[in-house]
Amino acid sequence: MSEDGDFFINLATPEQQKSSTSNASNKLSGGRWKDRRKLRMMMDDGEGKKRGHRNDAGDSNGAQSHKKSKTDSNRSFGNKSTPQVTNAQTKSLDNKLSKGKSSQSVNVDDQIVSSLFTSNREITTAVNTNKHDDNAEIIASNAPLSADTFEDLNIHDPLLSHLPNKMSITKPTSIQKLVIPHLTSLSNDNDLFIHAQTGSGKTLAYLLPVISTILNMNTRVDRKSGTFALIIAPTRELASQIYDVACTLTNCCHFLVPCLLIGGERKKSEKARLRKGCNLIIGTPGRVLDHLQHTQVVTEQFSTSLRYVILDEGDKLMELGFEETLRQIFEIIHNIPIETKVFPKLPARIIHVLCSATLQGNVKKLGNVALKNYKLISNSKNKAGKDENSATTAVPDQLLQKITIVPPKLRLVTLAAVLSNITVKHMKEQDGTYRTMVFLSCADSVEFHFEAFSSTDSFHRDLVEGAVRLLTKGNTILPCFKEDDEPDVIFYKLHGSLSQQTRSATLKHFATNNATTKGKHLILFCTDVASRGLDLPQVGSIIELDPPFSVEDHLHRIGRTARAGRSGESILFLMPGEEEGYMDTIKPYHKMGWKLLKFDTDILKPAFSEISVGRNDMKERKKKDVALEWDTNATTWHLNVERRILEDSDFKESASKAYSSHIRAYTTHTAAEKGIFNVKFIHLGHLAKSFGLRERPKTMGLQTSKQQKELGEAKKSKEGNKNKMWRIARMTARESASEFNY
Ligand SMILES: Nc1ncnc2c1ncn2[C@@H]1O[C@H](COP(=O)(O)OP(=O)(O)OP(=O)(O)O)[C@@H](O)[C@H]1O
Repeated sequence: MSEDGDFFINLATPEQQKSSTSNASNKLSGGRWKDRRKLRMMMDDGEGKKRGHRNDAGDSNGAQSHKKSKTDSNRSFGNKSTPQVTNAQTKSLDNKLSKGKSSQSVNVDDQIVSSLFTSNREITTAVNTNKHDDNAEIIASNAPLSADTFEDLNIHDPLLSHLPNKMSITKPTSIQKLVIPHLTSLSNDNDLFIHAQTGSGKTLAYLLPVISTILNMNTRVDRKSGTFALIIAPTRELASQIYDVACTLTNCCHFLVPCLLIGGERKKSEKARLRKGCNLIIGTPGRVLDHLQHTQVVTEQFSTSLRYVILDEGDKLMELGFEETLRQIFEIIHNIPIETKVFPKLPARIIHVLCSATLQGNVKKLGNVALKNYKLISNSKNKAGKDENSATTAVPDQLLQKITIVPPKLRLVTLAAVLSNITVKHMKEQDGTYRTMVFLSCADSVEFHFEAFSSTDSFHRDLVEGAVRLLTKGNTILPCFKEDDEPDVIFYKLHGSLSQQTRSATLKHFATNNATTKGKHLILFCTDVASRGLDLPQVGSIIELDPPFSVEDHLHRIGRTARAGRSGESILFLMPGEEEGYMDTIKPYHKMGWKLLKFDTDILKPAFSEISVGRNDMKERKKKDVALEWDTNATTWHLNVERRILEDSDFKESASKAYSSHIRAYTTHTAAEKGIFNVKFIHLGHLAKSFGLRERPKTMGLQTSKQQKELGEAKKSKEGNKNKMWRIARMTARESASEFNY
């Protein structure tokens, strides 16, 4: 039977069918001439209708769709009699799949479609060993301290009045209370290692005393007076954000001028700004070093005034391999003779400051490279009030952590359910804008998920160069959306392969409260490029769909919510089996425990109950009055994504690339975590399903000729397992380096 035209079903012999489906214009032979002529007319007629319908549907891949149609039995092409056959067929498929906790899989036109709810690996975690206590009294651990003031910390006007009036900041946080006196006092000439929880206000902890010390000199300064502080951050986004805070602070003292030096911007205009003079330079390591080596005016401006060198997000600087760049920067700076007589009220030497929310990894090594005779200032205290073991950086107490263990096949639909539940809960509760960040392992996966959730049915409007999409009436991709409702959701994507302009515009749109974003649920799909230091307002939920690559990444990702005393929640997806062991790894950091959610009853059921999810392959969706079982709805939802992938070759390519890249990224989990995150433990076919693919792509989609060459060489030399692992790790490291694109 061919689905391409039902007319064949009764008229053509098997041989004729074969030839007709492979090439409709083939010459027909055999049988009576009348039958042949009838068959020819039917074929012509059927082809015409198909073409017409595809054009109606706006399918630009007509030729390809025709080929693909042989494998996709679930589609209809608008032919009058076709829907009856295909509907019945897919209905039985849907029924088999959704009823089928008993059915393993179904075979339709030689294609195995595996059921979502069967053959999944058993979840072994039965008891939550780190339970969150709903009744415990929680005091926000990174909130401003109500009993303290900035006056007590030696901060003077005009900053003192500027903070509450223009920045709504009235009380210092605990890390600010500890750091500010140290940096404003000229008698303390130790370097500083600032270690504090995410969202505890580290940026102001160093910017406020630096600007305050310059103002306290009571000497006339302007942009020509020289550069007083150099601040280096690992990502362009973070550098831009620090620059914004510096600009806001210096609004009360316009004569002080901050300057931003980041890759991706025109070097010429940066040079021009440097020549005019800057009092605070904020930049990424590569670009700062570039200017130090090639823009002479920078070193000239440093000699009289430079007293503070600050490295923000020290662990990320090391992780991204900036150690050598930083060494070179320090070498140049330390070779500039400092002229102390011009500003005698500044410290007599350069004070180095290193900030980090985490102390793991080789951030301490950076401390030894960058700091001299340093003092560690940390606001991490245990319950007895003593400094904690330096290895533990607690999650903010008010952050509600949730964990769900989801079989690989069900990851996509469970993500849809989580997003839907958040949309329903928060959009009904409050008028304000609500923000959710979904962390994924790689740029391709971000592209796929953004496409899967934002462009269904074409009911969307692009707001920023295809990276920001406002969903419009008729979009039903999340279970909570009805065709007649305005979805009130905007989707965003952010990863290192986007141009700097798009990245900046996307983040700006996501962070801004205005008429377009007001009252909406803003959902950002992103890689770890957005995990460090970004301070985005009102991020209420973090979703870690893909596990973090280190504990530090986990802490930084979830640290985008629950900032400066505000509430927030986070949900981590793990897969059944070895991944469940990850809970032991992160347990020391989650002192307030977590909630363990059952993916089916706690997430899918509330999202998919009392509704009827329509199939996307009907010309006109039938509205069913009767609500269907939640698992039937979840299955139909997933089949809709699968059908879209079968019909849209671009989307299929995106899904295949995302799957391959995700596996490659997964192989780069550290050796220490190989017992938990090991690609050997994953059922790859099941994982492919979570990218809407009915089977795993045959090749792992090697992307560049360089990679292909590497593979060829590896094959020639009969590569062993260890070498293979290193090769994949090298490939991914290269990709991850370009991911950040410094
Ligand atoms: N004293 C304060 N009172 C109220 N809000 C504050 C105060 N200090 C800082 N904030 C706000 O807290 C938020 C987090 O600050 P910041 O980005 O400096 O945190 P951080 O410690 O650097 O976090 P991360 O480690 O994630 O980079 C910002 O929105 C900032 O405006």
